[in-house]
Parts: sequence; C-alpha cells; structure tokens
Amino acid sequence: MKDEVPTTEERVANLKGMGSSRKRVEDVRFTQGRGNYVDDIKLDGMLFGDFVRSPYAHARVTTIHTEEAMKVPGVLAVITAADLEPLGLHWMPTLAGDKQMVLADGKVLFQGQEVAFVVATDRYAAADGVEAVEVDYEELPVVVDPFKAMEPDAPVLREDLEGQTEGAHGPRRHHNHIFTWEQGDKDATEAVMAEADVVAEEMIYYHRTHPSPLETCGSVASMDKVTGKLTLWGTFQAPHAIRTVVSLISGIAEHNIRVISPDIGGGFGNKVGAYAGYVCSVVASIVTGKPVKWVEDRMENLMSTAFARDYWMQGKIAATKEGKITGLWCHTTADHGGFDACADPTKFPAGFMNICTGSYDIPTAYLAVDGVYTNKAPGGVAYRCSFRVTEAAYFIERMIEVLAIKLNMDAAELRRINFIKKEQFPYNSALGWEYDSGDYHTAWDKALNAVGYDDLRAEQAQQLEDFKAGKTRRLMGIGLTHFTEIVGAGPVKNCDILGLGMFDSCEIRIHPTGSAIARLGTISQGQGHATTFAQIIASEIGIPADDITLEEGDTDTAPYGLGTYGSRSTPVAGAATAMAGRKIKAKAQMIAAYLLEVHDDDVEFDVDRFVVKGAPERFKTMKEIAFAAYNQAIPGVEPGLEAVSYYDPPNMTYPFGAYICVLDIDVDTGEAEVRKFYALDDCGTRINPMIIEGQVHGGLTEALAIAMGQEIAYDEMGNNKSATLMDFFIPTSWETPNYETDHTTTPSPHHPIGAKGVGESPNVGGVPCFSNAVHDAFRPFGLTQSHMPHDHWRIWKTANGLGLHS
Ligand code: PCD
Ligand SMILES: [Cu+]
Repeated sequence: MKDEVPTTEERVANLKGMGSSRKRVEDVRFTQGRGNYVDDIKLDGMLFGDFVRSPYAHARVTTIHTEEAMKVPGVLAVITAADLEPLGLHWMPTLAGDKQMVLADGKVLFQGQEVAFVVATDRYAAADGVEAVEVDYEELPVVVDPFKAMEPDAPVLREDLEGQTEGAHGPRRHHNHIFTWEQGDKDATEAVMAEADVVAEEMIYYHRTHPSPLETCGSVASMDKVTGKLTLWGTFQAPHAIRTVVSLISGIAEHNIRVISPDIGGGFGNKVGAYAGYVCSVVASIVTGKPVKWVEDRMENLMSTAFARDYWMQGKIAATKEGKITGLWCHTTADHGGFDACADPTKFPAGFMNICTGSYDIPTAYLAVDGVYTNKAPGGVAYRCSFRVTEAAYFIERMIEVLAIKLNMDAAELRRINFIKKEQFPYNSALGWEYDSGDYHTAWDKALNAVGYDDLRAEQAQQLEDFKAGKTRRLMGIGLTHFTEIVGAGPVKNCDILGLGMFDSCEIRIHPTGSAIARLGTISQGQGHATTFAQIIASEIGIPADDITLEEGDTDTAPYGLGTYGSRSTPVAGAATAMAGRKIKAKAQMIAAYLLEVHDDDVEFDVDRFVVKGAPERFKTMKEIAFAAYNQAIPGVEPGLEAVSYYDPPNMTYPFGAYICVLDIDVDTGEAEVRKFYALDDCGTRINPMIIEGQVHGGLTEALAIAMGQEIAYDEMGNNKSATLMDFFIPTSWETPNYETDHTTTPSPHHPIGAKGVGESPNVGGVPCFSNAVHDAFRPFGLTQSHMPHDHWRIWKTANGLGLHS
C-alpha cells in the first residue's frame, strides 16, 4: 500500500506546472483543421465587403462612379467617404494620436489606399462590383523619400493638417513633419563627441518590411437591430481596446458591443492597429442590418496593413583608445507613410527606441527621432519587437561593429569591456530606463565557449588566406550580437494607448470538483497561452494544468486587458495570473486550516495541498479544499473559490541574449549560407522550455527573412514592388538553417514569478546577428556598412564594389 502514495516529485510532475515542457494543448485542434479563424465564421444572411483601392500613391479623387457596380448581380451597396461623412466615420483616430481616412476623402496618399467599399451577397459578387467601380484620379507629385519629404518645396501630403503647427507629440516644423522626439542630454553628448579619442559615425538603415502573418486581417460585424447589440469578430491583438475604440467612434454604448478575437493565424504586430475594413464592416452591418464579412487577400495585406521599421538612423559612437565607450548619439528619420498609425504607448512616439544604448554602460547619450509623412502605407507596428526595439538593437549592434573596425579591435572583446556589470543592476541608462536585472558577462562567455569562438576566428583567418591565394571563392563571416530587450509595457504611470493604461488581467474560477477556468485580457495568436498560463496556475495553486481551461479574446467574458504584443503577456498578464492564483491560495489556506481545525498559520502549501506544519500526514488537497469552498464555507466567509487580478507592473522586464552566427559567402553568386546559428536567451524564469524554443526558432526565422531578403520596396512613383509572395521573401525549410538554442536564467526581481517575455527576443537579436555576419565577412576588404536586406544581389554588388570580382 505504502508505495501507492505518490512522491513529491510525482505530484509535481502531475501538475505539469512551470518548468515543464508540457505539450501545446491548442495543437490538437490546429493540427486537425479544427481551428476557428475569422474566415471560418459563417452567419445566416452574411454579406461580404471588398475594397476599391487606389492604383496611385498620391492623387486627387475627383469622382467615384458607382452606377455600373450597382448593376452587378448581388451588389447591394457601394460605400464611399461621402456616405461615411454624415456619421463622422470617414476618418478614424489612429493609435498614435493622428487620424486616418477610412475611405479616400478628396485624395489618396498611398498605393492600395481604400477608396470605396462594395457590399454584396457573396465574395465573388463583391469582387465583380469592385471591378465595376470607376474612379477619376488626378495624379499628384509623389514623395517616397523621407528626406525629400522634409525639403521646403516638397508637395503637401496632409492637406487636412494645413497650417497646424502642433501635432499629437509636440510642434511640427514642416508640412510633412509629424513630430520630433528627444531623449537624453544633447549638449553633454556633443561635448563627449568633440573630446573623444575616437568617434565612429555611420548611417544605419533598417528597411521597411511587413509581418505578413499566415492569416491576413479580417472582421465580421453583426448588428442586431432588435437588441441593439453589435458583435464584432476580428483579427484583433487587443480586443478590449478595439471595443472601447469602436464605442468611442460609433457612439454605441460599450456594453452593447461584444468584440471577439477567435483563433488568430499569427499576428506578429500586424493585428494591433485598427483598419478601414473593420470600420466598413461595422458600418455596412448597421446599414444593411445583416452580418458583413471583410477578409483581405495577400496583396491587400502587404500593400495596406501595417508595415514595420523604415528607420534611417544616423549614429555617432565615441570611445577611448582602449575601447571604453564614452557616448552615443543618434538622429533618426522615421518614415511613417501617409498617416501616423504607429502602435506605441502614447508618450513614446518612437516606441522604446531609447533602449538603443543596448547592453552597454554608456554614460552619455542623446537620441532624436523625426517622424515624417511620405506616400507609403501607414503602420509602423512592431513585427516581433516591441515598439522599435529591433531598430534600437540593430542600431547599437551595428554601431559596435563599426566602432570595432575603427579601433581595429575584436568585436567580442569590445562588447565585453563595455557590458553593464552584474552588480550595476538595477541599472539606470543614460536614455532613461531602469534595467531590472541582467548578467551579460556570464551569458557572453557561455556563448563564446559554446561555439568555440577563438577556433572560429582562426578558421576564418585561414579561409581568408585561402581566398587571397585563390584557393576558394568563399568568405567566412562571424556575426555577434548581445541584445537587451525591453518588454512588458507597462507601468500604467507611463504607458497607455489612447488613455487606456497598459495593465493586464486574469480571472480564475475553481469549480467544486477542483478543476478550473481562467480568463485573461490577452489573446494568443499562436504563442500557446492556453498551455503556458495554465502552467503558472498549476504551480501557484496546485491544480494540474490539464484540469484548467484557458479562455481569451471574448470581451463579454474576459476581464479588461490591453492585449498581446510587445511580449507583454508573460510580464503583465502572466503576473496577473500568478497574483490571482495567490488570492485563491490565501483563501484555500483559510479553508484548509478550518477543515483541519488548526490556525491559518499552522498549515503550509505543499505542491497540491495544504499540510499541517510538522504533521505531514494531516493535509487537505486542493481538490478537497475546492469542494469545501462550495459546501462547507467558513462561517462569515463567502462560499466559492475565485479571484481576479488586474496587474500594473512596477517596471518593464529586460530579457537579453547572446547570439552568434557563422556563414559563408560565395563572392561570385552573392549567396550567403548560414552554417551555424547559436542563440542563448535569458528570459528569467522559464515557464515552458519547449514553447520558448519554438518561439526562438520562429523569431530567428523571421530575423533571417528580414536580414537576408524581406523588404517592402517602392519605386519613385510610389508603386509597391513587393505586394506578392513572389516578391516578398518568406523563408521555407530550404533557406532556414539549423538553430542551436541555449539559456541562462536571471529572474526579473519585480515579477511575481521572475519571468520576462521572450517572443520577440529572437527577432531583436537575430537581425543584427545575421547582418553582422555578412559585414564581418567583408571586413578585411574595408566594408563598414551596407544596407539590408542582404539578398544575393546586394551581396554580389557589395563584393563587386569592393573589387572582389576582378
Ligand atoms: N519566461 C517565459 C516567457 C514566455 N514564455 C512563453 O512564451 C510565449 C510568448 O510569451 P511572451 O514573450 O510573453 O509573448 P506574448 O505576449 O505571449 O506574445 C507576443 C509576441 O509573440 C511572438 N511570437 C509569436 N508566435 C506565434 N506563434 N504567433 C505570433 O503571432 C507571434 N507573435 C510574436 C510577437 S510579435 Mo509583436 O505583436 O510585434 O509586438 S510581440 C509578439 C508564451 O506562451 C509564454 O508563456 C515562457 O514559457 N517563459
Ligand atoms: Cu513588439
């Protein structure tokens, strides 16, 4: 009999709590085609909407002829700005404090802009209707270069802002200027630059790209005219915020709006913002009294929904002869396209770009960002990096390499002597952040040892000899990166979106038989929240993760939260989950003590039960306690066992990592073959190591895509040259290298379970790592900087420019 009593280890294993590589529970549905995405939603009498889009990047819209379209069988309505204007819905607010046309109001500002919305009985009729709409355009001069946009005689793009010298983020000094954002000490930094032994200067461009998730954006709006209730399904990374915004702009009371994010086929930042299609589906449903679906196609997704990056970062970095960095200066020109639709916390128009001092102890720094309008699609979303952190990491990690060249130093050593030291945490950076924790030297040494750094350098030197001797046409590059991320927005005191504080939430209900349901303010898009958040609860309150249902994305049932992006779910909602669990645990302790007839303080938690201190044979399991909560309530205490927590984090979390890439470049074809990629991530306490590994693999592959080929390119007429997957690079298993993952664990001191986010890290660290490897291969031939993406053509041109083909 005795050996039937489970051991402590068995009880812990049974929970599948934090630290276990529990299999993803959502995959049973996904792998069997049982996902439920927006386009799977089919309602009685549902109509379809489709957009007429502008072929021009900048043009006046003089007339929209809808008569022919109305004759197309099945077409019920063609909605234009003129129809939306009486409702005040022809323009909508953006998350960045700007406003954006829902449908072209007098002019268009980018190719692919929404001009009219055709509503029909089915998708095909709607498409035919779109073909039949005729629009008269008068072409206007196009500006695609943000520097030219700021020239005095540049065409006026935003006529609606004519004469406005004040924008959402301070003064505007030019008709195409959006804002200037300054951080740090300008004078002190300039003084450091003037006196420094060495100053390296470079323009670092992080090109325009696009998250392009597998599922494009879409929505289904259903206005029930009898109950007055609007239900809106959509690809929303922040369903509660969408509900509030819809209420504010439509005037429908918030309790009459139910927003549901069903399964989401990848978000990657693309689904944070609000799009014209959402608004038009709602309006069309209100007008017709029928449910209306809108789902964009791939070209529409690449042309009109939120792009990422497009930052021109002019940098200067100062150091002593020995390589100690003394100052960093950066002036960024940010191309925002036709409208400022960035998704950043209100007080941060350039996101957290001021994390650009990276992992280094840089005493003096200055950053200025100028936001500029051009004739390109709006957006400026994350794409797997919170709020311009990828831009910041790319900037500093390139500048370190540029400085290493100037100092003629090894870039690994240059990083080592400038890292913030373990004992300096919490560390206050020159640009205003308080880094919560870190141990960079340990991670760096572990990474260099793991790849055999010295041997790699020796091999590289040999290969270079061979190249010069004509024995090979391949050059070896070693890319290094040590990044610091900032995730978990954020403290409500400085982070809000449209005035909504960026806290997050979790509500847990324990059922009488000891299983549970938990609901969160976040929404998984593939990250595996149903798996990992149940693991947090399992460890906190001793109920097996398999007995916990997790629900997100329905604003009628979930507590208010700000959603999933910026790797904020674990730092914020994960903390709320632990805190709600602790409230439940506190009540469970009272119930256990009452049942065991001892004082509250005389019982202690042990994996899945409360035991009497010093008498381990006397205990109540969580299952027993749950049942008691519903029938043997303590006199004077409410029955039931549930709790909700709204968590306002005291600080962000600062995950970090050390990445090393080794690649070989074929100088004659421009091909770069990644031979090794090592990624060490430190995201504090790890909830599910397998999910973390999956996140790292995914993020690195997106980094490979961005660094090596992906680009949203425009010609000088503002034509989007990358609007199909023939032109926009998506890596397949063929291009994707093998990744070696590793970790160190430096828990966040302020997070209840010590966890930091991880979803974005591999992209933040991966892009500079691939790019540095390409640059490193050409370093012996005098290359200091070239622009991404490093596709074969660009690499070939670089080699050619360096005289390697003669
Ligand atoms: N320490 C730790 C951390 C974390 N984790 C895990 O991992 C994941 C993640 O997390 P995070 O980091 O917190 O994050 P989230 O918030 O959740 O998410 C977000 C992210 O996520 C990523 N990833 C992914 N995946 C997938 N599959 N899909 C998707 O979409 C995506 N996206 C991307 C992005 S981009 Mo943005 O939005 O850009 O900002 S941001 C992002 C989850 O599950 C969690 O729990 C663990 O385990 N541990
Ligand atoms: Cu992000």
